[in-house]
Amino acid sequence: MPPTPAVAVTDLVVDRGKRPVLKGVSTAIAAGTVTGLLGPSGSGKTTFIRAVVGTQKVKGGTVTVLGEPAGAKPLRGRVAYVTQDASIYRDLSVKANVAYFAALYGRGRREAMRAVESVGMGDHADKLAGNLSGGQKTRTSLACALVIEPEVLVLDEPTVGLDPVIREELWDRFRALAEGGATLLVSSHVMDEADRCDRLLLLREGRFIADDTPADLRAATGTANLEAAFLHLIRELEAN
Ligand SMILES: Nc1ncnc2c1ncn2[C@@H]1O[C@H](COP(=O)(O)OP(=O)(O)OP(=O)(O)O)[C@@H](O)[C@H]1O
Repeated sequence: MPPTPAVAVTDLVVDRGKRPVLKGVSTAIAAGTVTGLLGPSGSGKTTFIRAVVGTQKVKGGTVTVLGEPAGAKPLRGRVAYVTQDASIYRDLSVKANVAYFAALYGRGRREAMRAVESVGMGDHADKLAGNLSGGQKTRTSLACALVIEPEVLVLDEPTVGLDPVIREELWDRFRALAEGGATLLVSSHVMDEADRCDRLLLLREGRFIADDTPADLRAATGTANLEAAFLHLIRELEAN
């Protein structure tokens, strides 16, 4: 029997503002992997992510996370969500922000400092969050999620606006977390990040047009890179 997926989505239908956004999507995300959620702006990536973390009203289908319905109480402290906009307190220092989240989940200051250092913010730990650059805010937000050592970590466009060196460091960190057994779902519209993922979900007009490994996607479309693979799939769909 195949192992139970960390996230199982079946026939998920979501309307937003009376418009269909997800039109019956299904996938199974294996534990200990990094899955990339890709698609153009407005294709429904955030909506899908919200359904996985249990903050989205759904019209149909099921979303199961670690064997529980998405958003269920037992998932508190086991699933972390980093939203597109950094969710931190501007009037607290970096360290105090992370210590606050740590305390909510029964973790101490030492764990908080470890999380701050793990995102490369050790040198800025005493700075007020309101005075940080965009990338530093994103990393602080990530530290707040990491401090709870989540089994499932969901990140909505975490590398937008970050310089290439920090992006590289973050992806190395995501990989290390997956190797430690965590399951990551990362949305992006940057194709050059797609190759970093074990598996890719390509979302277009409310449906997955691919759910495959980067290598299999390239092979199936006969293309050298993922941007070309994505375009190939779209053209194929439009031709039919
Ligand atoms: N609160 C809302 N009310 C009504 N419609 C909404 C709401 N939020 C989002 N939508 C619509 O739902 C669709 C999907 O939005 P979503 O934010 O999931 O896309 P996305 O792929 O994450 O986009 P981006 O990459 O730009 O963040 C869009 O057409 C958007 O306009």
